[in-house]
Amino acid sequence: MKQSICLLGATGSIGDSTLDVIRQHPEKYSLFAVAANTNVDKMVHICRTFRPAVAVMGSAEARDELVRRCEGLNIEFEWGEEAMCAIASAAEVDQVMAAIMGFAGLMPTLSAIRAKKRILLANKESLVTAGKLFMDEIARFNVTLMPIDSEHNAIFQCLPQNENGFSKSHVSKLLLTASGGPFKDWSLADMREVTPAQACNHPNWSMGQKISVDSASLMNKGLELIEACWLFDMSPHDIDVVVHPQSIVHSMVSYKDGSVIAQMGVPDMKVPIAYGMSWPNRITTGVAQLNLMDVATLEFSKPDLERFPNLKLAADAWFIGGTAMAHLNAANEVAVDAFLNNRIGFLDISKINERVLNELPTLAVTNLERVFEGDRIARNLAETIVQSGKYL
Ligand SMILES: NC(=O)C1=CN([C@@H]2O[C@H](COP(=O)(O)OP(=O)(O)OC[C@H]3O[C@@H](n4cnc5c(N)ncnc54)[C@H](OP(=O)(O)O)[C@@H]3O)[C@@H](O)[C@H]2O)C=CC1
Ligand SMILES: CC(=O)[C@@H](O)[C@H](O)COP(=O)(O)O
Ligand SMILES: [Mn+2]
Repeated sequence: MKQSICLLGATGSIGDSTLDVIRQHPEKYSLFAVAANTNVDKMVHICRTFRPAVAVMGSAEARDELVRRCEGLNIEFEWGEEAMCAIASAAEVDQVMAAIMGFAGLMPTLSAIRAKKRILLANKESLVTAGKLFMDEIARFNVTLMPIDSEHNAIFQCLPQNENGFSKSHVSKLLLTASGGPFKDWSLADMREVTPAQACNHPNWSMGQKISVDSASLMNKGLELIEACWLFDMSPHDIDVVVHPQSIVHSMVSYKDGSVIAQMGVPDMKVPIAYGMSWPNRITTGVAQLNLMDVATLEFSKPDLERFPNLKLAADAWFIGGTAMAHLNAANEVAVDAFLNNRIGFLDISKINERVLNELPTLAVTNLERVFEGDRIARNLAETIVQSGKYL
């Protein structure tokens, strides 16, 4: 039977790759619903090409423009978070691709979990901020959670699998690879002057702006460290971050008998997306086969926490626990946005993150309200710091 997909974040980079996989397998997948925030141009194109039953935009204005430009199409047009939660939990849907950028993705993803959909999780920020509650809901509703983030998808592929997902039998460590980003070998003095365009120029992956900046500051790896802890029930002590500039080894699992299993491939998100959609089977993606003779060299080294303090901040946030991870994520979302708008320098991002993490008291994540409150106060503090111009 065909699997029906709800695609949250349809106009983004993960959205593009997901639509490509669906397009390649019309006999296996259909697109029931799509959601995006402001990009009406791209949504018009998606609606005309894929004819989903429902399309949701972030605002009434964007929805109204979409309606005008899709005249004659038999599509229901909605707007707002409630409508995104509704499509993510709709009876017609089997799988939900959670690919909204940032904390905004949390509620629609939780809605999909509570409706027992297969979750294709790209939106790492929702798991980082609400980790315990998120994983408790996954267990409570007995939901299949497929990691889409390339490293976590790789780890999932390298773990022993069973009908429920994975086991950790005989696992010693997870080896989480990091490209090092565009400034891997840059001095702090040079990094001080970088532009948003330089920071978004990832050496190996074509991605949205926010995650590209995160990769450049190693905050992406920090978020991924926390993501791996929640997904695989590990601690940062059980996970080594390994800088691997070629992004060919997407991550590895080290076993107690001395074996290390790696998942490799050309860096293209269609691979983990297709794997998540088709698991426990595999489907074709059109991605080129890896030719190791062409790659020739695979390098591995330790991350430099002095030049890239965000990675350590993320581990700190994990050990502080509770709302600390929501605070760090919120500070980072504000700081990255300020950097992209030329309001602060690149190195100020980690300084703002550090201040917010250290200055806010944390609470245990006993309910969702605490996560939202932690997100709100951290955003306010980060914005105040940006406006003050005093980052440390
Ligand atoms: N790109 C990649 O290769 C990878 C991405 N990820 C994760 O996947 C997620 C998406 O990344 P990516 O596709 O690169 O990001 P993009 O910036 O390319 O796309 C973001 C998508 O989210 C939508 N969006 C943004 N804000 C809101 C909001 N408030 N409400 C509803 N929709 C919103 C955007 O809509 P609009 O265009 O209308 O603004 C767009 O569709 C992130 O969490 C990222 O960390 C993880 C691994 C790899
Ligand atoms: C494609 C993907 O999963 C990104 O999260 C990628 O990992 C970014 O690369 P680095 O953060 O390692 O630079
Ligand atoms: Mn990743």
